[in-house]
Amino acid sequence: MRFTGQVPAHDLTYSDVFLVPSRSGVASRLAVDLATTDGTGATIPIVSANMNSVTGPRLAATLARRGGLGVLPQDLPLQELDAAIRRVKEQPVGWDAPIELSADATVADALRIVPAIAAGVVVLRDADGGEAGCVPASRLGTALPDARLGDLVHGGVASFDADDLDGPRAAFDLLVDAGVEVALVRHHGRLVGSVTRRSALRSTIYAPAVDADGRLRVAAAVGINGDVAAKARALAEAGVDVLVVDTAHGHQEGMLGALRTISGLGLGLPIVAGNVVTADGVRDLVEAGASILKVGVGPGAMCTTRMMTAVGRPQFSAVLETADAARELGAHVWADGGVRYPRDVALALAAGAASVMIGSWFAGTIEAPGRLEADDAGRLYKESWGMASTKAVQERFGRLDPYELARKELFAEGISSSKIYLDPNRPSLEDLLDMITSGVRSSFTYAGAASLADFHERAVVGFQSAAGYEEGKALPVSW
Ligand SMILES: NC(=O)C1=CN([C@@H]2O[C@H](COP(=O)(O)OP(=O)(O)OC[C@H]3O[C@@H](n4cnc5c(N)ncnc54)[C@H](OP(=O)(O)O)[C@@H]3O)[C@@H](O)[C@H]2O)C=CC1
Ligand SMILES: Nc1nc2c(ncn2[C@@H]2O[C@H](COP(=O)(O)O)[C@@H](O)[C@H]2O)c(=O)[nH]1
Ligand SMILES: [K+]
Repeated sequence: MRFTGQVPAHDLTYSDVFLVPSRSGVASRLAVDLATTDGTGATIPIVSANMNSVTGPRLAATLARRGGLGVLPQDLPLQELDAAIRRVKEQPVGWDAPIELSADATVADALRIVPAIAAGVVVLRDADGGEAGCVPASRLGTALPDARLGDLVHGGVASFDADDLDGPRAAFDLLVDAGVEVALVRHHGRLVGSVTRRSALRSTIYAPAVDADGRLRVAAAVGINGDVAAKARALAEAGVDVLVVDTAHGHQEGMLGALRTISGLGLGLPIVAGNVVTADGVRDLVEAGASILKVGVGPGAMCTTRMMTAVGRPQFSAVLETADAARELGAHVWADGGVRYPRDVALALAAGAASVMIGSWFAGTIEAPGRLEADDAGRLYKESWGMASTKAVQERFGRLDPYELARKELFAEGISSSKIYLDPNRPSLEDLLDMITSGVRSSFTYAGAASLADFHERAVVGFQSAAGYEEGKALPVSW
């Protein structure tokens, strides 16, 4: 990457900068390879944050199916983490995982999990776990809230045999020939997934992030306190693909000790550590065993650290400096926090990030762990909260005696409750991924880059005023 114009003396964030187009030989945006270079096996440079309101097994599996990596949060009890990792590993790779609910559940129950605007079907189960029919998600929008799902089953949903589907293009064509949007996929009669025209199309563009056994990849986080060796070993045994050692102030002795312990186990997994924002932090954490640094102090949407402590660093400069330092050591950087538009992802990558971590934006999706709520105007949202908020501290340390809990609560540095609205046009994680990756593919071609390594090399970055940033926004109504 190179700057154009006079480099300001102060640090910069994403809104302060823009990408300058340059001569390109990349003929198509679909010719761009978005695979990350960080050794995690992800085929798009997108990671979901280890936040309880963001990454659970459903979101992690959906993200990995499209090539990204979900990081399960360290706050889950070890047993739940183990189950979540195994759950991701069991998910279909080539097909969608349909929502499964009891036939006795009501429409209102279903609408807390899947909105009527979603594509796809809800598969119903009887009391013995047998299939009891299907209900298209769209049907939920026209039924009474207390209607029993089992009473909404009319006719069948199309069903294909996996052996007859010669790849996603063939699945797309079969759906068109059958005149349907969605079908179940069976193998030897057993339900193995579902497919929509949209998901078949996506499968022709994205490549899943899979492990050596062809199962979806997943990462999990550990903190720096407690028996980190036992926890890291347990996660590795459950099949985790990447370990993330995470604490607010990553450049501290406690982190270095935890990293030495974990890297000394020789688990053979990439180790991510953070958060840091300086070259010195990078060097110390790499020396202690990290191969990827998680970068960002204070940019997160749920984060109050900058206002509480004045500590942090504008994120574009933090990524730029740490990525340069990491490159010299053969390490990599994940840009963590503050991403609100596809442009922010492109700029983080231009600054040298190998991947970009997204939290709150993904909390407002169908696949995020929370239940769907509707506000007074009927707009759908999910609740989100910071991992250093009073709410998160109470959940994490609730088992401590009241005195210890009260001591921990003194140091809240996050928002305890916020509403993240679902975008009615992009309610699912995959819709957001389409938006982000299409924006970033286009950024690459404007820079004449066909791969992430090319983009790191070729990106040209300029500086803009607040008026320059404002000019770039679309205008939904006339002025
Ligand atoms: N990226 C960011 O800007 C931030 C992210 N977070 C996220 O919140 C979650 C909770 O992290 P965390 O608060 O570190 O909790 P952890 O449970 O990971 O504990 C952090 C440990 O570090 C000690 N510590 C020393 N100095 C600090 C400091 N300035 N801030 C925090 N801990 C410190 C704490 O001791 P003691 O409690 O006695 O001080 C404690 O032992 C993580 O997921 C983290 O990534 C939190 C804040 C900022
Ligand atoms: N200072 C705090 N930072 C937090 C908290 N919870 C999460 N985070 C950080 O934010 C990113 C995600 O950023 P987003 O803008 O995409 O939401 C996450 O990975 C953490 O590093 C918090 O309570 N306080
Ligand atoms: K913030």
